[in-house]
Amino acid sequence: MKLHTLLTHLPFVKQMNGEDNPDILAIEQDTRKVKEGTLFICIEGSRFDGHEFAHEAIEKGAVAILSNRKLAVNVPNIIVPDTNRAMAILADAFYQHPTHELFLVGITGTNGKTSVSHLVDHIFRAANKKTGLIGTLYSKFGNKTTETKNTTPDSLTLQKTFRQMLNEHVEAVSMEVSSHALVQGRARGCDFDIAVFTNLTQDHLDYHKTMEEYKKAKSLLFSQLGNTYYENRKKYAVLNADDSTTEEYMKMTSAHIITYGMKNACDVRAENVNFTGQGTTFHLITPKGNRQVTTKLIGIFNVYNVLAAVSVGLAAGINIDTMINSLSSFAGVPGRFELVQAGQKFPVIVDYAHTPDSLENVLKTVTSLPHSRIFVVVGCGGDRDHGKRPLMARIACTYASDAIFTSDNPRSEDPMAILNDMEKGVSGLSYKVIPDRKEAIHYAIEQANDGDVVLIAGKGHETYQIIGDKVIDFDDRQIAKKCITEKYKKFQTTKRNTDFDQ
Ligand SMILES: CC(=O)N[C@H]1[C@@H](OP(=O)(O)OP(=O)(O)OC[C@H]2O[C@@H](n3ccc(=O)[nH]c3=O)[C@H](O)[C@@H]2O)O[C@H](CO)[C@@H](O)[C@@H]1O[C@H](C)C(=O)N[C@@H](C)C(=O)N[C@H](CCC(=O)O)C(=O)O
Ligand SMILES: Nc1ncnc2c1ncn2[C@@H]1O[C@H](COP(=O)(O)OP(=O)(O)OP(=O)(O)O)[C@@H](O)[C@H]1O
Ligand SMILES: N[C@H](CCC[C@H](N)C(=O)O)C(=O)O
Ligand SMILES: [Mg+2]
Repeated sequence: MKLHTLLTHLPFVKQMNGEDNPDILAIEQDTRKVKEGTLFICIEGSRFDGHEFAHEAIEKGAVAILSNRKLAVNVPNIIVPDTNRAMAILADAFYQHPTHELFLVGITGTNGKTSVSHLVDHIFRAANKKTGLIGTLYSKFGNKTTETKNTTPDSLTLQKTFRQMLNEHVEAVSMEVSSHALVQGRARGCDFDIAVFTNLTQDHLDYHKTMEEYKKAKSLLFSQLGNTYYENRKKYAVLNADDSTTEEYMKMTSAHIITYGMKNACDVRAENVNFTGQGTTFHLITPKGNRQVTTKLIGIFNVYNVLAAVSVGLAAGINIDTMINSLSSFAGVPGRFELVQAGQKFPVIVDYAHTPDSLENVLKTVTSLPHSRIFVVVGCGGDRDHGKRPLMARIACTYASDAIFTSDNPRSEDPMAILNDMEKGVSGLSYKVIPDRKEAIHYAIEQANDGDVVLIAGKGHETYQIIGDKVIDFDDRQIAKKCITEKYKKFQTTKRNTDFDQ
């Protein structure tokens, strides 16, 4: 595409220096990806200012530079007030507006985005749709799974992925939209059909500073819904009626609203929730009729996730029986209440709870299982919201008989400083500090007896531990398996020795 043609999509070019009209073969914001024929976009980031990379980009083959100020360069220099915003618009145009052709569901909220996106995907597939998923775990379509660096990729990666999905005949995409992404405009240019809100509780205050700002960030998904320049499709906002933030988001959107919940008045609701040994059953009330739902998922929070997904299905016009039948075969999401089985007689659960609310929810669910002692191994991420540390520690001590505080991706921070922050929330309560996560898991599994429950929280599906700038292989599920196997081997050996003594 010619540069000048591409630029017609930008409503706000401040200045254009240079007459050339080169062919644009690629758009990049990262010099490490630049090749011949690239339009390079300068982004002011949290660590670097992309404007300082403009010359390096030209050396690597960039034929035009888009920036927020005039740069001394020998290729066309397009100046716009906000390069992030321009990048989203150009990405959408360069990849030929892929979301105009896709049915796109965006999911935001503090907890439950990955879970709901997978449930929506499952429901869409049950309705014979070709689907795509974008989120914390991966971007996935057809038989292609790509690891994602961010829950919501940058706008260039995002639009490119949508185009690749269309090339593989994908029809419907469910995607997580993080608050960081909304602030940074990564999802601008996405023509969402349905926007979903799960809940809002404390997280990411390192980035957003206040809950008010965090709430505002998430609200953008709803205020921008239906605001794209391609508007002949009916838009829906699917909102959690039991979260007080919903009232505010309702007022911000011009889309049709579907509410779901269990307590307040709403369109899609669950009644008579019943936890069985195998999962959960509940009675579903919807404007399209009422049904009995059976799912393998457990926990009240998962009933909310199912309600959100069913509401999406209803908005998308999917047959209610197709949805309900499919729910019973949904196997769950990796690292979310995932049971580790290595022949032991007590449940060992790995879960991605890394916020106060998710930890409380998951621990409440654990307390509803048959149990004697409850062991929880938990840490808090480095370079992330400090405020959640004492809260998570307190929740761990409140619900578990044995709380073990350990490390969870300390990143650039001193692991002991993070643990100190956690300890500020638990004075007078009993807990144990084992900074090495492997040792902490080993301790919990060694101590647990038949009838106890072990919850390993915070890292879920993650297969690494970030210490300083090193990324070390680390998988809670594998470590737990190894510890269980060792425990029983030791037990067998001790037993054999005792038999011999007699
Ligand atoms: C704080 C934050 O959100 N940072 C995101 C941001 O990076 P940044 O601001 O640090 O960028 P930077 O490294 O300073 O670089 C600035 C510019 O210079 C460019 N550059 C840089 C170096 C170089 O050699 N050449 C070059 O061109 C970069 O490509 C960039 O355009 O833009 C990057 C590209 O979009 C993101 O990958 C990065 O996410 C980092 C990895 C991150 O950890 N983000 C977290 C906090 C985050 O976004 N989390 C949410 C999920 C939260 C949740 O769901 O719980 C997410 O969506 O992942
Ligand atoms: N609806 C919910 N409400 C509260 N907690 C939840 C809910 N759904 C899941 N959880 C808890 O939160 C954890 C993370 O769930 P999930 O991965 O679905 O959320 P997420 O919003 O995608 O998180 P992230 O922002 O880190 O990607 C789960 O392991 C579970 O403990
Ligand atoms: N999306 C979240 C994931 C946190 C996972 C937890 N294991 C941690 O590292 O804090 C974040 O980047 O804040
Ligand atoms: Mg997620």
